[in-house]
Amino acid sequence: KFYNETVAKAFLQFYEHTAQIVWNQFMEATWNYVTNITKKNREEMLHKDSERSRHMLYFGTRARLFKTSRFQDPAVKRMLSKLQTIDKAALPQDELREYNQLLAYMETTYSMAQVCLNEGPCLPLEPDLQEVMATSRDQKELLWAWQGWRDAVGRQLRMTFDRYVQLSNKAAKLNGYTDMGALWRSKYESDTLEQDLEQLYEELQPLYLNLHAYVRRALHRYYGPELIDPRGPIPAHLLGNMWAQSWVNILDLVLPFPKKPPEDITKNMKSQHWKPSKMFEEADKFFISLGLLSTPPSFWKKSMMERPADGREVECHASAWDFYNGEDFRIKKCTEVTIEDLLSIFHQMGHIQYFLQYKNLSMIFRAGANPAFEEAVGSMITLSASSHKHLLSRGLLSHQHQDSEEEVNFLMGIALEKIALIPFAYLMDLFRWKVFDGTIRKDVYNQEWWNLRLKYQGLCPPIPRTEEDFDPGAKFHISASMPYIRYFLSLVLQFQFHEALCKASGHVGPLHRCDISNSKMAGKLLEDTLKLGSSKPWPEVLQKITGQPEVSVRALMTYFKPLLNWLVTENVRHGEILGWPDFSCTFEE
Ligand SMILES: C[C@H](NC(=O)O)C(=O)O
Ligand SMILES: [Zn+2]
Repeated sequence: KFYNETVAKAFLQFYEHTAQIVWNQFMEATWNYVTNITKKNREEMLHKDSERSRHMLYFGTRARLFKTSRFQDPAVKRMLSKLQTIDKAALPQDELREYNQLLAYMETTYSMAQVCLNEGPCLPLEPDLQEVMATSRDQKELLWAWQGWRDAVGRQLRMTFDRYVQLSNKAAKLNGYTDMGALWRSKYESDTLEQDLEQLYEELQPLYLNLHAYVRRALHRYYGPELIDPRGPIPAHLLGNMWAQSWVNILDLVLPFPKKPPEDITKNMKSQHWKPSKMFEEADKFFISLGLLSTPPSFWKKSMMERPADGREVECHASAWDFYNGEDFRIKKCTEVTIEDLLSIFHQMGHIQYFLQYKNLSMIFRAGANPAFEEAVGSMITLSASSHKHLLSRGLLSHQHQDSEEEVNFLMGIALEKIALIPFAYLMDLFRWKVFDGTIRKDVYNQEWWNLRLKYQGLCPPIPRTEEDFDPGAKFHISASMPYIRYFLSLVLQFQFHEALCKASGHVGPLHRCDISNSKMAGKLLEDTLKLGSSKPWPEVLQKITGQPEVSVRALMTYFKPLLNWLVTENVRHGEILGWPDFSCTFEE
């Protein structure tokens, strides 16, 4: 055992210099692959990944040799502790190679999948199948896309996924965890995480159940009783999204005050000839208006802002990239000119701002206070960017005033994005935690997935499912082995951040009318928070931005209060049943 803190600091310096090079090369190779999926690029990525893993193994095993109990510097202790969890790098060489190959297979299968029309073109997920799910009101067409995507992706991943679970758990055990779910949860540095999340879910239930009941009634009116049981679950293909995780695309079917439809912002963007680059500039300007950092020139040169026109195979799922050299940061997105994509770009630029703010920290601390913080920053900015006030100021809306009925319509639009996501974001890792800990066995993956989809989202598959299917695999994050509970926790945190920054900006009045843009005070508070990276336990960071260390749904409930009041009144008036007592899934004959 080493006892000497000075030796430890030298060790960490050595890590720092070597890690920058190894991680930069790994990011470059991975970027080259996902923006040009070829066998050669795949081999290069796998090679750089194994180099990175060797580096992690070298430093991870040696970090354990330090006896830090008598060390003075808490940062040194925290860095040595973080270095010790090395994830898949703990696997033996041959199993690591197998693991990396199946990870690449799953993610690539997802990214290259298409659904072919009987005669004629094959449609990729983005933008074509997403467009069908968003705009079609023909339930047969929706079913075609919904089933086709699951046949093309989910079914192909079923066998691989089981081997992925085995190797993931082996890696977790080699890191000292019972299973991979435990390793994933450890990122939140809390031994009451699961109970705390369950508590948050319970507190948000009334909001979701009222939205679900109201939307079900509207769909019952539109699609008729043969498709919709007003006391039962909703068929999963009718919600405007491939996974029914966001319901914004059926706002027109559920608008509380149909005589006051909101302006079509996408139409305004198109008539003003918006281009993807202008959408990125718009988000960059927002951060500059807060007095925060702007993206460096390399961002504009190296990002992939649209699906390439040269026929290259790419991974379209939007993501933000840190190349760990303090100057190269990029976004990869197959951007379409729509309001949904504009808000998604704000979300991704939130990740970039975090990278920029913590770029001078040690490599080990260049991450969010916890993964949910990383997701919450951009989503919080999006709350301001999607406010009536902001869209008006940016020329994306024309009529000034918004009366109380239009406000309810507006809040419904935000709720279809944020409230609909709550149960989906919660169950995604409930499912995987149970798979990793063995509660859900491989012969019942699909029925257990649908049990959770029924229990938490109140959804049914539109057609019978079997264990030939693997519907969870049809969601990007499962094919990409990316944890998801971060999005659930972010839903709560982003409103706490929004409330705190609105207060700092001097905003008075309803929270949903707040737009923090141009507020240097709000920007300063955010900057001081992001600069900390993962150098401090996240409750301390939460305390810094909101004044309290606890996660609380209060801000979210404040934001949606006018809508919940309206929903409860509306549901009581119609004698709606909250929940789905008719719990069995019936199928159209
Ligand atoms: C909510 C999550 N967002 C993201 O991956 O950027 C998703 O798309 O499923
Ligand atoms: Zn994100």
